[in-house]
Amino acid sequence: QICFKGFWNFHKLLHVKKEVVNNDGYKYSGPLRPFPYSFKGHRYIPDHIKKPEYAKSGIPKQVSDKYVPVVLDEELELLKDVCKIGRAAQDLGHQAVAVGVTTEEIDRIVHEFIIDNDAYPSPLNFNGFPRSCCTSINETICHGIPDTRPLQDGDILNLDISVFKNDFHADLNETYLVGNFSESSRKLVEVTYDSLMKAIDYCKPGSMYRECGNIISNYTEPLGYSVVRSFCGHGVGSTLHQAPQIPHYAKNKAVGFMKKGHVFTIEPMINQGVWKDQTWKDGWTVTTVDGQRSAQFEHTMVITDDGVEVLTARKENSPPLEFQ
Ligand SMILES: COc1cccc(Cn2ccc3cc(C(=O)NO)cnc32)c1
Ligand SMILES: [Co+2]
Ligand SMILES: [Co+2]
Repeated sequence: QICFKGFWNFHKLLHVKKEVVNNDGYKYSGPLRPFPYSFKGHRYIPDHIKKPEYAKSGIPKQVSDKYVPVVLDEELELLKDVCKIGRAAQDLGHQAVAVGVTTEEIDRIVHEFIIDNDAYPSPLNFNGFPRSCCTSINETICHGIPDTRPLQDGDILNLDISVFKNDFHADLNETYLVGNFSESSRKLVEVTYDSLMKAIDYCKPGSMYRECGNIISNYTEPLGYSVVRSFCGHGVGSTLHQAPQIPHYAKNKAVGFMKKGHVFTIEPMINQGVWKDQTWKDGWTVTTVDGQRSAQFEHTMVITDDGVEVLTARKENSPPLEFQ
């Protein structure tokens, strides 16, 4: 999910300036702060559950960053099953969202549902990530760690869930509006959702991966928003991240064309303010640099004979999205 970092890192190096830091030695961009965890270590995974290669080591297997695997018809049924579990976990997590509920509680609910379905919560120990889902609040762009902070009136919360079963990963996320929320937050979430839908509408055999970024940017930027550049959509299969890389910004350098059997996510992160991001000292939590809010939606999808099938699509009984 991490995009090309080259030029911008170099650019940033040239403009290092003295930052005013807070008492923990970090310059938070907005009001959000880390909260404690109520337990050490990782949540329990029963022995019978088939784990991904990184479950113990934290190190994902290295796969080609160029070759895009093609899922076979018989594999597609297995992939659909794991995406169904992912969607159900997402909806269960959404039902738990309310003022006063902690993100750690949502992580527990999601974790237990996934293991009860004999699956593995992909984020757990993926590159060492400490929890079973990502909960990203307000100015957090992605990779927020569930903790003991109770959700507050007016928060926006992105819940990012990935599930591993039958040797396949599923990956999806949604942004929820908590309690009484502002029109500016509602509009951010709505525009982010619509940008993903417009990109998905473009997907079919022969479509160019690099066009997704133009579609997302050309829709969101005229509305006053910006597109995060450091994290991309990505291929999904026996690894959580594989080719192709799918940037969400315009004029990107993504290569390749969509073909039947390609499985990938598109997951635009859209900011109210500037596109740049910074990472907390926990090494995971990514926030906007100006403290303004960010929203995201993600689906896992497969290219079909003549279009695209959204494998993590919402169901009839999915809880309604608050912006609608
Ligand atoms: C190596 O560098 C990093 C940096 C941050 C995070 C992680 C590990 N990680 C944990 C959860 C997670 C989810 C996604 C994802 O695709 N969401 O849509 C990506 N990375 C994830 C690794
Ligand atoms: Co995800
Ligand atoms: Co993803």
